[in-house]
Amino acid sequence: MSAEEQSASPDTQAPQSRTFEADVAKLLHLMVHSVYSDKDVFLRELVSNAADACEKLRYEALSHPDLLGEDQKGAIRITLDPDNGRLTVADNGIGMSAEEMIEALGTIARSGTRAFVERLETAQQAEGSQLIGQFGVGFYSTFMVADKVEVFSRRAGSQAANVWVSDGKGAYSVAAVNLEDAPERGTRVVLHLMEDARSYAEAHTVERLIKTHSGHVPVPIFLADKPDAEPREISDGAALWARPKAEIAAADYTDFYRGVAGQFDEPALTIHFRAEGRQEYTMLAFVPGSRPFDLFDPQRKARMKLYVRRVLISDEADLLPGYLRFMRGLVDSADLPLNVSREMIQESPLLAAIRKAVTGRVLSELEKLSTADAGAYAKVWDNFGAVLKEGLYEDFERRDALLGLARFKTTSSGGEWRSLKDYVAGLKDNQTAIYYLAGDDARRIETSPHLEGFRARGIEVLLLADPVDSFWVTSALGYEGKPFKSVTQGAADLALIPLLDKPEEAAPDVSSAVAAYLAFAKSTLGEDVSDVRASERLTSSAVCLVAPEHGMDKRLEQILAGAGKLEGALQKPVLEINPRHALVARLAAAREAGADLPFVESATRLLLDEARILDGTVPADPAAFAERLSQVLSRSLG
Ligand SMILES: Nc1ncnc2c1ncn2[C@@H]1O[C@H](COP(=O)(O)OP(=O)(O)OP(=O)(O)O)[C@@H](O)[C@H]1O
Repeated sequence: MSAEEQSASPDTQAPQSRTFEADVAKLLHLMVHSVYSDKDVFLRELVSNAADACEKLRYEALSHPDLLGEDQKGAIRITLDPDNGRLTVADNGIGMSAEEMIEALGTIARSGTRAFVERLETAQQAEGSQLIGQFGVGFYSTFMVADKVEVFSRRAGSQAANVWVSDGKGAYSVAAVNLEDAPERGTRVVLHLMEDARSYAEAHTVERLIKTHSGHVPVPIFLADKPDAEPREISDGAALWARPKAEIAAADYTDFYRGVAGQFDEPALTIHFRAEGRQEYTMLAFVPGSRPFDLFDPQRKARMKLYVRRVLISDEADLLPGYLRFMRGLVDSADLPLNVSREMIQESPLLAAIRKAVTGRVLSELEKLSTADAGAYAKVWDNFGAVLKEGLYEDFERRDALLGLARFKTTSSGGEWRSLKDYVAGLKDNQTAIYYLAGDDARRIETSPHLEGFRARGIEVLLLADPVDSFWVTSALGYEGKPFKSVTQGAADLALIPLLDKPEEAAPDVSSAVAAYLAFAKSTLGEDVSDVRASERLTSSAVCLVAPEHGMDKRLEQILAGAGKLEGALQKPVLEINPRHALVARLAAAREAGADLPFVESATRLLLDEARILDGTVPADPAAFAERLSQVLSRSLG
């Protein structure tokens, strides 16, 4: 589009053709040609947009009551024209100006669009239909059933109206229309249905869809079976959350959840309660049954709606902390003042009190689910555990509650989730800490040599593979009086816990030859290490690296260094050597004999590089490493 076209105002110009933003065009193509099998969703999306528009107007009318005029009550009117294959959804909501139509219906405003489109391209049918709505692609779904879509709109209070038209194939146009051709206020979306989608112009199909998918939107819906037929009310717009719980069936909650969350699955947990007393409000919120694809997008906002006495104040209200950003639903307050701005409501101490209470309630409902249905809770943790763990370092006040909710894979859990309560119940005699191993790859950390001595003693170790783990675990004080301790840091202190197969031998004996070799290794490796010592944690491997006792755990150091956030130089690691290992014994003997010290020195340097490789890093000097390796190999071949 040229700059000239961009700046022209459609309110005063002839129709202008514009091209969709590249991602929209790609998205439309994917949607129309392959991904979605469930075409019915378009109607839910149109109704939900119409209801949002009515609610936005109610909010604006708080400060500008004249916007409502004679037409006070929000309504959605669906008109069918079976003879011509048309379906029209009209609302008397806020409406859109020409610029707003270009912005809302020609681009995708949300972040992460490219990632989304890429996901769609590779998605299977079923997954594809789950993705819709999670990303605000709602309106574009009309092109699955229509080969032409017209949107007539007049913004509340405006003396101009416009029409947006597109066949969904790459371009759209926006033009001014006469006021008599547009709704008096709000938006009318006209779908020219494709030949194979003409059933959407039949009353029984549309009525069934509205009742099953949109029966709980808080705006009444009317249906006219033909253009000149009298409209009848098919949904009364009573807010589901305001009804007594006893009258609400599970299926009603599911429909509502699907509408509010844009998901297609069942909610994993439904939380519906009314608080009375100092604060009066209702919460209806859901833990989704699956993980939205943009959960870790830093720009992703919480999607909780805030109502005040049934007036929608904000659909991205700051009602729950970031670590509960997967929750979907709403809070409707009876006490917040309606006559102040959205921003001031967000700042209000009353809202802060609600925020605190609903956060506590969500955590306690999760706790209840974890005891009532461990299997269902495990799925919630699978989907959202990595996000909930952010709360362990962000929400000091609720850290204990969150530690109680946390689940971990461990060296003895066989791939299942374990709670800290279970962990502590299984502590070995003399075990004083909760041990963990942090890394970036679940499978690799499970095979880490650092775990050998713990496994040999039957000590359970938490396997922490999420990046967030390295942060909370170093700031958490512990659980039930037991501190968290990394198995890659400091001395292992395992001497007091016997080996399972050799109960009499806890700490390895270090012969004088090995002790002398350790001292030799330390002076050989010099500045590359902070110490060399006999390992209690190794039983079969020869060497490993650990972090010094009073520094940072190695995983945390790696993450910070990777993000350029490490202050100062990397810490020098401690090289731990397994005194029981045959190779170590032979090196110690060779050193004692004093026969070929340069060779023992090379082998010692190779051991350090081996430890680095086991740690997932590379030898400090790859060329020297290769040289030493070939030297040692050729010598071993004679
Ligand atoms: N009937 C309408 N009245 C006023 N504005 C509308 C209407 N329909 C769509 N819009 C505007 O178009 C935008 C895009 O709608 P679309 O359904 O694609 O996504 P969304 O509603 O923002 O997201 P989601 O589908 O996740 O709720 C809306 O945010 C709104 O600004």
